[in-house]
Amino acid sequence: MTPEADRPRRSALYMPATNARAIAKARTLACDVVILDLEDAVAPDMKTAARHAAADAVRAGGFGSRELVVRVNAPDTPWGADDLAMVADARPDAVLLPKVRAAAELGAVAAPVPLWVMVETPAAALAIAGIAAVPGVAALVLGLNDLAEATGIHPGADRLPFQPLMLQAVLAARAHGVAVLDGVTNAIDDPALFAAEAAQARRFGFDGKTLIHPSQVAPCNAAFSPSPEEIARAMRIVAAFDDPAAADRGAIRVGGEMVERLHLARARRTLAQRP
Ligand SMILES: CC(C)(COP(=O)(O)OP(=O)(O)OC[C@H]1O[C@@H](n2cnc3c(N)ncnc32)[C@H](O)[C@@H]1OP(=O)(O)O)[C@@H](O)C(=O)NCCC(=O)NCCSC(=O)C[C@H](O)C(=O)O
Ligand SMILES: [Mg+2]
Repeated sequence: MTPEADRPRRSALYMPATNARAIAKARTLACDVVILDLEDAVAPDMKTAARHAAADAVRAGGFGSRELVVRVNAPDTPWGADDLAMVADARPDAVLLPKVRAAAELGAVAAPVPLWVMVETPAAALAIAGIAAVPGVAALVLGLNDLAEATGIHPGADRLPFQPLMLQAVLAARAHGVAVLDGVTNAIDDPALFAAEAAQARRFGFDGKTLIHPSQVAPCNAAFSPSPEEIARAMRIVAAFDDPAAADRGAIRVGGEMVERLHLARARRTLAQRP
């Protein structure tokens, strides 16, 4: 069985828990993670219905190997406590907490499932390493819509103003052994922008990206899977170190580049991630 930390999390698709058709469709989509949203995708009048629908969906199952996550409302909202009680009862694979501001808030969240944390407030962005270090935290998820709103940032196509945070998020996640997912691309009908953002996130080292529409799943999985060239290079590295002549060598030449045993470990991971 794949260890928890090594689960593929290339594509994490949000949907409002009130949208039964979307939940039914999610059971057939190739996304690695399904996120049932009780928070910003659900209108205040629908919060209770959404909570019941999410509980029913978790209990009904049928999501196969997809990881099932519920995004609750923040604990300081009128719905947060009931949402967390539902999670404690229904037991999705993880709970995603929005609007977190500090690591200290997480200690008060008594969730019997792994905690995923939205990084979407300026305070959380500044406290990201401490948040990643909290026991029970299993993933960081960027919420760049909220962060843009809270800061006045205009991200632009290259997301330049967010790039320092993207790096900090990956460093914090790697330092503490948690997963890290990029934010969403709102422009559903702009596949070129989506591809550019997904490629950028992979280049920064993210495990995957959060999504809002089924049309984003396939390009996202492709962006976060090793390319044919990466697979071919990884095979060359593994073959070179398998050669008995390399048995007592730490560094060798492969295809015109210096390769060390640390590259061998990465090559093996690349081959393990082959689609
Ligand atoms: C964005 C949408 C409102 C667009 O809806 P619509 O135009 O109705 O979609 P389509 O007609 O293209 O849908 C075609 C079929 O696909 C299904 N569908 C649509 N979206 C999803 C989905 N997210 N998951 C699963 N299935 C989906 C439709 O049901 C149609 O199916 P069928 O009828 O059987 O053919 C809509 O896509 C949507 O609601 N998206 C998710 C919105 C959401 O969850 N937002 C919250 C998370 S984003 C966020 O908050 C980020 C963060 O916090 C931050 O701060 O940045
Ligand atoms: Mg948000």
